[in-house]
Amino acid sequence: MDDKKPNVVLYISLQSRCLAKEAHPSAMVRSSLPGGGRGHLLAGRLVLALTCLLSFYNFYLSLLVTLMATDPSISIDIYTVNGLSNNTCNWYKRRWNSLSSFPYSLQLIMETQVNYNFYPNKEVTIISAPFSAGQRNGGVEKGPKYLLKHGLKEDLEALGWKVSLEEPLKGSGLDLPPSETSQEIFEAGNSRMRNPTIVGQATEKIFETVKSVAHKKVFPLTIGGDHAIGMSTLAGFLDAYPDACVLWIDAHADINTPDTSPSGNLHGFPVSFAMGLKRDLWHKQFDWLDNAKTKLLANRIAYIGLRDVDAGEKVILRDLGIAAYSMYHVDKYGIAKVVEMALSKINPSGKSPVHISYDVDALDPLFTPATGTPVRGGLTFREGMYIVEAVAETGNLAALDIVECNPDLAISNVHEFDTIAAGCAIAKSALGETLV
Ligand SMILES: NC(=[NH2+])NCCC[C@H](N)C(=O)O
Repeated sequence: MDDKKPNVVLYISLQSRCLAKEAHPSAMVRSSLPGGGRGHLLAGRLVLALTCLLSFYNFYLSLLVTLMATDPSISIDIYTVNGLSNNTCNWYKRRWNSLSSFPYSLQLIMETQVNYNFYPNKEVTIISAPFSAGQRNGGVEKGPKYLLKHGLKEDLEALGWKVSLEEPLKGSGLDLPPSETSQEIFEAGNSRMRNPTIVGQATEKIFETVKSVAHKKVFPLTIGGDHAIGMSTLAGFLDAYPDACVLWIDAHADINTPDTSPSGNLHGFPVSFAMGLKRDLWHKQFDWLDNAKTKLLANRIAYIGLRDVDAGEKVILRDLGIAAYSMYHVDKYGIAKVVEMALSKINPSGKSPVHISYDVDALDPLFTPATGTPVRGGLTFREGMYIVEAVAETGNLAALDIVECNPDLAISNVHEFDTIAAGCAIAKSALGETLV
């Protein structure tokens, strides 16, 4: 029914009546509210409130549909306009779906104003995590500075957020490039980790900060730094929201354990740490993870964008039945369907807070070239933005990480600009920027 011209168009507000008439000149255009559209806006709202209160709306809609439509092949669109909150739109959808005995399709044509169910006061703390010892390229520790210089804080303020900044590594000496820190290798049997002491110390500090921000009911936006800090953000956020679920947007699964990692680089481990996998093989510097209240469960995380997964990681993903949407699935189903499938798998109730951990290498290197482990065949810029827009639209987005911007790996100013601008664009789209 979707591609069919509607013969009846219902509109919700006066502005959308014009929109609907313009789009479907030959259709019958009617208000979807009893008495709506004719009177005063306030009166319309009052009627809406009353009909909601009295649960009268289902009845009204069915009556309207029955009166207007005798032909079961009829298709009906409901028009609304920019500015209606996502909660209201969802309310309409639920109402409509509950009329399942009707053979008519509902298309809500809308651009919504994004709400944040967990942050009605719109407060965000940017947690700066200039950290690079989870891998071997210098420069990724400069990510936070460049993102802030690009105007990240001001952009979020312009979206109506009250923004504060935390710097858990400041003065600790843990924010140095790998060339200036001693290179430690921790080996036991066939397992290996690089720089566990410094990574363990830094991630613990970041964990404490994310945890306290999340407990204060402020949105934690952590900017890296390499993706090793993902263990801190997941553990810290889950401490405050034990029922949280995670979307890991990345070319890589980052779920290696000490005995599966081909590199020993700890930015390839964070998910396995947050889940507590192979606990007996950990270096003692990660004991702090035992204090985190909640372990990440396999059915609470989904991946989008995968295309470079190590052999041992594939075994873990399969054994644990983790929802892993690779670029193959994005090609096959399209990004909208993939996001929908991922969310329904990890958040079946649709009520849990969603944490997005976003590695900029999920995007194709065309868009984010300045990153340590680029892999071709990635998400387009729009696909990448769509993911955060769609999750934001549900109202459940509650934490975000943006990692692996490495300005030192840019071979031109354009590369540097593109990568940093993409990182900022992810944050803005996640925190409520809409296209119109
Ligand atoms: N966050 C990242 N960029 N991770 C890349 C990991 C690459 C590889 N799987 C490894 O463990 O070494």
